[in-house]
Amino acid sequence: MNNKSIFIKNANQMITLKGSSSTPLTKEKMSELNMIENGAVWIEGDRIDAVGTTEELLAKYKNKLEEAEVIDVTGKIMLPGLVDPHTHLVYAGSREEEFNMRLNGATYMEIMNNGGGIHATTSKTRAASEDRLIEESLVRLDRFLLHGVTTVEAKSGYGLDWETEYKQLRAAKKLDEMHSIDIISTFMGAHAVPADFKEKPDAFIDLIIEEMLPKVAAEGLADFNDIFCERGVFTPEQSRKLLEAGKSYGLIPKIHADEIEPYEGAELAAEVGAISADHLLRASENGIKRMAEAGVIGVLLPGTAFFLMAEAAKGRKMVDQGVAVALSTDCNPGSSPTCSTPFMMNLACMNMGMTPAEVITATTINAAHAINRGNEIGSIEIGKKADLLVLDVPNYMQMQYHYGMNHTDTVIKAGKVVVKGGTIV
Ligand SMILES: N=CN[C@@H](CCC(=O)O)C(=O)O
Ligand SMILES: [Zn+2]
Repeated sequence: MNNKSIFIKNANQMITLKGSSSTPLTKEKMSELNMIENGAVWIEGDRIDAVGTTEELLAKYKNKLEEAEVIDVTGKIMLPGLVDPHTHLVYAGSREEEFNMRLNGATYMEIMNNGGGIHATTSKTRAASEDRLIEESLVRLDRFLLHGVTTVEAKSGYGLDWETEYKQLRAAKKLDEMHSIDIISTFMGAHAVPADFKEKPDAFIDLIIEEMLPKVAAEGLADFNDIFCERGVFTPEQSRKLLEAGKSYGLIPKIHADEIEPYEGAELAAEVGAISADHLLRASENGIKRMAEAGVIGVLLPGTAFFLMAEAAKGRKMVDQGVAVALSTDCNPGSSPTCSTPFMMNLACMNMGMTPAEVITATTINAAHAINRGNEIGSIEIGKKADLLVLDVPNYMQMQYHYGMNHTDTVIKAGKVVVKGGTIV
């Protein structure tokens, strides 16, 4: 806990996203940033104590100013710390040779079906010690932090056996304690069919349901239960069975849906009441409609489409049809080896037709809702966790206009300055 109060003043634009804590933003509401010019925030401990113009807060706290740490952000903008709601943070090794193979014409699924892809990272993750996994993941967490990210979701799924899934989930818990970024865990035992179950994927689903889910729930290792629902991986029937079983253990469904082919993943997400359906590059019209009706958040991963050289998800259409859209890196060693959430915002503008205002909503409050944390983070409001990002641009549109650059100046995490002048302190 920080003893000294923090006063951040003179933000050219302070994007608060006020009033969005209870439900994610949809349609034109995704553009309502609730911005304050010459904005200021007062922080006590790990919480936001007051939000307003610099003049208002100077008047309110005039008797406390002398003891406070004052941060002047003149010429810069301030927004909530970014939230990344879909990552495969904890893994070992890298797969640059597969990138080279894809550049030479191989497809992502061909590589996976020949024992590479997720299987290659599974072998490396099984062989790595827990300490090694933590060491490699800490590097990625630092990179996220330097890009202004203050919360990440992290999936297991490179074990495909209990021993390794457990190792990944334990590592995620330790990383949450060791690093300033908050980590929210998802169990993804059904990320691929392991080699020894190739001929009997149903038996693998049963193994997860009977032996893994009870342990995940008993130890409180994850909030969410995810599956890769894709032709050649798990079917919609298998996905339904697993996600329904997870619900009986209190695990909220998430789903990797319609990434490579249309496979009714978006429809299934609506049916099982998933908090989010992710990827959605090939989601059907009906699937998008059903998601909007059921309030399933669409977590779009424009970096994955970019890196797989595939057509991006229809972000513009989803927003217009009432899906609450969030954005994420998908940080993983195969289809999206990046920790730059801001670059995802650039890509969403350029390849999905989303606007600079919408992509801010999609990486703050809607991303927070996609991990069930809308009441705690994702907007600058009194009582919320003091997770704040200061960017060295004079207005929020320049964040997208000067694309592919890291504009992070200062990051405050839970009331502590953790990045200053673009460097971790
Ligand atoms: N598509 C499935 N899973 C990951 C990729 C994992 C990997 O290739 O290692 C994704 O979300 O893109
Ligand atoms: Zn993923």
